[in-house]
Amino acid sequence: MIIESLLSPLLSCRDPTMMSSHPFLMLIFNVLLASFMLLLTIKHVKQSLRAKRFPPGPWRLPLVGNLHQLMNPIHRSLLHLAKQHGPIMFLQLGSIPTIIISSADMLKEIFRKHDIVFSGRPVLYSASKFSYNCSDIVFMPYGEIWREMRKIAMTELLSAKRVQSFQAVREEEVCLMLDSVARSSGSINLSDLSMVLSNNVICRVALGRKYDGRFAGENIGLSELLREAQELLGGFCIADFFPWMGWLCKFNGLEARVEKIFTELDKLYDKVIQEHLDPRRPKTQHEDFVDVLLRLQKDPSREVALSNDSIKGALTDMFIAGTDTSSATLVWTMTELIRNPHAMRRVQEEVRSVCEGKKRVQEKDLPQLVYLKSVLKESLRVHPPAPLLAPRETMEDCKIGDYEIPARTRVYINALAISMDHKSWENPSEFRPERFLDSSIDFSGQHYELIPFGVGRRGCPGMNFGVVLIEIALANLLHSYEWELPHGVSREDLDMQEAFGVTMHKKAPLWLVASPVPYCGAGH
Ligand code: HEM
Repeated sequence: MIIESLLSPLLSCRDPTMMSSHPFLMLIFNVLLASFMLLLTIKHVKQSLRAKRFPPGPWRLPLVGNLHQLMNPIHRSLLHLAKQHGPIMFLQLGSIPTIIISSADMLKEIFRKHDIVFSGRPVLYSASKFSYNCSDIVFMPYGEIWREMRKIAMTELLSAKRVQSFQAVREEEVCLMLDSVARSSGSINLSDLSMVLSNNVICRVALGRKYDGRFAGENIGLSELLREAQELLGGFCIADFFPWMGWLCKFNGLEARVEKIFTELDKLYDKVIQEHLDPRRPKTQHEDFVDVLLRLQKDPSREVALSNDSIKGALTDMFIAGTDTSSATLVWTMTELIRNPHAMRRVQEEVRSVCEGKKRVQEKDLPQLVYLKSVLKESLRVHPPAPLLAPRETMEDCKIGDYEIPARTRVYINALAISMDHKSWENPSEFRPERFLDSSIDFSGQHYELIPFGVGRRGCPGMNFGVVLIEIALANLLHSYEWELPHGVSREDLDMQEAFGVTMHKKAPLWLVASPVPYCGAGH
């Protein structure tokens, strides 16, 4: 499949007659390309041999290296390979030397000693465009400016106080979601519903209001733009594995697609910024992210000036990193509860007894929902929404045990493989929230066996934001409704396939039937 993608730019030449009517041209082109590839392969094999001791890994082919062994979903094929080659494995992905980390012990060894060395990010084709040339937080190289951006994220945008200040937005949007459930007759597409919820919440929190329909007479709405951007970020791009072949992106249509989506998003951000700078804009109760970023931009006491590109890049981060991950988690959690009636019964009993007599669960009730929190941890363990986290790159040479890892090696941390490790988890593929009831393990990044939000200094700064949104949505869905599979679908029939992309969604949408639980109280 990946080989097909590599060749697709050549195969999909817009004018098929052009090459075939010039066989001589075609021959020269092929000979040149083959010689170039051979030279590169020889150079890379020599480099590999020169390296003293790389971690073990599967045998590689010339040119493509191990790319042909990556089947979709990639985290599953890496898990399979790690079973044969161990918790630290070397793969040559095209011309990119790559290591894969697949166990909690190995992760601990690396991050206890070399956190900074492993805190770089590679420059990837679509990501660098959407991040305004890596001026954002997710893709910015490690260094002083990233530290400043990260500080802004931690203390200004996603701090506990700021997350708390958006409580009303979350509760309103959850109510709107429950209203849509109430209005629907028959089966409900929970995948769509949860995507709308997380998009709306992030939109209001980041931009100050919803931009759900078309804007400024354009042909494409924000959610469509984000969906396209996610697809481009998660898709295979030849330039990410053969940087010298980046020019092919011009011919296979990728460059044009990225450019189109980027330009539309950029226009939207310009419009939002203009709206925020307009002195006639009505005062709001709480600052949204754009308010905060514009205020910080004007602050002369800041050591590193905040560029417009960094503001726009940070906004894209919030959408790309925050919406899909939260909505995928809500869908996987409901899917697992439907498959596990014992867990469903127990969590509903808990929510309904803690919130007895209330119409809705409120955020102040969440600390008492101990089993629901275990359900969420278990769901994030079995279905980490970013199973390979976000790619890293080593910033200098380092030694891991006897192995030598050169600078600029790409690093994938397989959170799914770590969750499925028998050394850390009993019956790891079983969905059993009870395993967390008497355990101090959580997902804050301190416990290497559970890392859905990543690890080390580049771990997710939006964890609290994401968790509270998922918990309040889940608690209310479970409090107000009984959930069943549509008529004729059995638990065993549920499609558990994972979609391929930057976030691990459930491939087939989750359709469920909801019956309201009679409300017999006077509270709200
Ligand atoms: C269930 C929800 C979420 C999950 C599972 C999740 C997961 C992740 C993961 C795995 C990473 C990469 C960490 C690493 O490299 O070690 C990450 C990074 C990041 N996330 Fe999240 N995330 C979630 C929600 C959010 C939200 C709601 C926001 C913001 C509104 C957010 C903002 C970010 C940012 C800015 C980074 C980049 C950090 C850096 O490179 O310094 N995330 N997230």
